[in-house]
Amino acid sequence: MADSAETQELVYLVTGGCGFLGEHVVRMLLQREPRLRELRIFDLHLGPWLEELKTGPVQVTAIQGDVTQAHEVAAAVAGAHVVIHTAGLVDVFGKTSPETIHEVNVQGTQNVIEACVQTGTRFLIYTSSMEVVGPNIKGQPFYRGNENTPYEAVHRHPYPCSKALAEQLVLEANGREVLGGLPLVTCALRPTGIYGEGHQIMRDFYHQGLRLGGRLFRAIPASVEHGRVYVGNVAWMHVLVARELEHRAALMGGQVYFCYDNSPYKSYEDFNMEFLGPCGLRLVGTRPLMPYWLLVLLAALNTLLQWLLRPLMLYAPLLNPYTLAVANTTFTVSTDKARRHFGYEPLFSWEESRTRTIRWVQTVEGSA
Ligand SMILES: NC(=O)C1=CN([C@@H]2O[C@H](COP(=O)(O)OP(=O)(O)OC[C@H]3O[C@@H](n4cnc5c(N)ncnc54)[C@H](O)[C@@H]3O)[C@@H](O)[C@H]2O)C=CC1
Ligand SMILES: CC(C)[C@@H](O)CC[C@@H](C)[C@H]1CC[C@H]2[C@@H]3[C@H](O)CC4=CC(=O)CC[C@]4(C)[C@H]3CC[C@]12C
Repeated sequence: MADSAETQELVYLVTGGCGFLGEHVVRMLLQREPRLRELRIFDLHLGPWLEELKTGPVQVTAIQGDVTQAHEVAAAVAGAHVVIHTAGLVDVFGKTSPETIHEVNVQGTQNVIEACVQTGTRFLIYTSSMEVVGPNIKGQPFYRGNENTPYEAVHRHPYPCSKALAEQLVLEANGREVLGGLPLVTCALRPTGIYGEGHQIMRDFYHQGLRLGGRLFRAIPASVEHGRVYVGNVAWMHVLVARELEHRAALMGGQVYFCYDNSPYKSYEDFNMEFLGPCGLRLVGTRPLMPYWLLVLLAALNTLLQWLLRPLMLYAPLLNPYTLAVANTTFTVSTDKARRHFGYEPLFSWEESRTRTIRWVQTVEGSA
């Protein structure tokens, strides 16, 4: 919990505070933001774990709400000094409609911006995504690029389109006058593939491996690099930006920052095996066991099955045309913009990040 030595005067709001990243942001704020007086957690689905947070010196206010409802957002934002907006539909598996993804990720973000303007909140940090940049629809690699690397960020899938639109809204809102006459200061953080305690997709891979007798079968060449970043370091970057945004508004306002740490550059599957291997799984094959055209066919078949089964059930496997394309396209970042602009250094080393994630996988139901 925060050290009470400093004046506890600030009110923070975290939207999506019960999600995978959001929970880590909430816990990081309570541990490392000594100026917190109140921490508001706004989410469609509140977690039971919130109760344990209400025993500390910081007032923790759980707010069940929907970012698509402007009045609910405005009520939650009113009086907050800082808003960290992580809420969103992270759906690349066809679980929800494109319209719903847009409504939550774009309109929801617009509602957060307008709430800041109308109620006088001056600092807004938006959790964007690497997907705002790529991989693009042409499957062009982005090899250890940075925030200034030229790249044709063209998308067709609803999720990256929604993240790109929302990020643009946030950056364009920088400098708008809020209630009280002062300017709104915004910035956007772009995590690459986040991993760590609570990562649902890692859990899905683990269960898939258990169902296949402790084996996973390589589908992606080991040479395809996919950027990954530990959730604790992403949370730390959010806390640091929220702390520095006021004093460095001229430098940081309207800026985007990739979230990065010292996690190694590997393929998505090989990276996952850093955690699943020590938990008893084995990745079969030094090369993809199927030709790419067969994977494309199977991914298309999954899309057809999803459509046929929709009246009966939700069929949303990991393999679909979009996930295959993303996994099969190199996208890694190499940047120090966050360090240069607000002194970011990863809080957790690769070794610590790996150990924490392995320990978490070992607690996942069904683990040996
Ligand atoms: N997981 C990843 O690898 C990456 C995630 N991101 C971004 O990070 C943010 C958080 O992602 P995750 O924690 O992975 O997802 P998550 O699905 O675990 O968390 C999202 C949270 O938002 C809440 N939410 C969804 N719709 C809502 C609504 N209408 N109103 C209020 N709350 C709502 C959900 O209940 C959930 O608690 C998202 O904006 C996502 O785009 C960015 C890059 C990578
Ligand atoms: C079935 C195999 C082809 C398997 O390798 C598929 C893996 C696939 C589920 C993941 C590969 C890349 C992931 C995405 C990437 O890390 C970027 C993301 C950023 C976000 O903002 C949200 C999550 C995601 C889209 C992430 C989702 C899972 C993958 C597609």
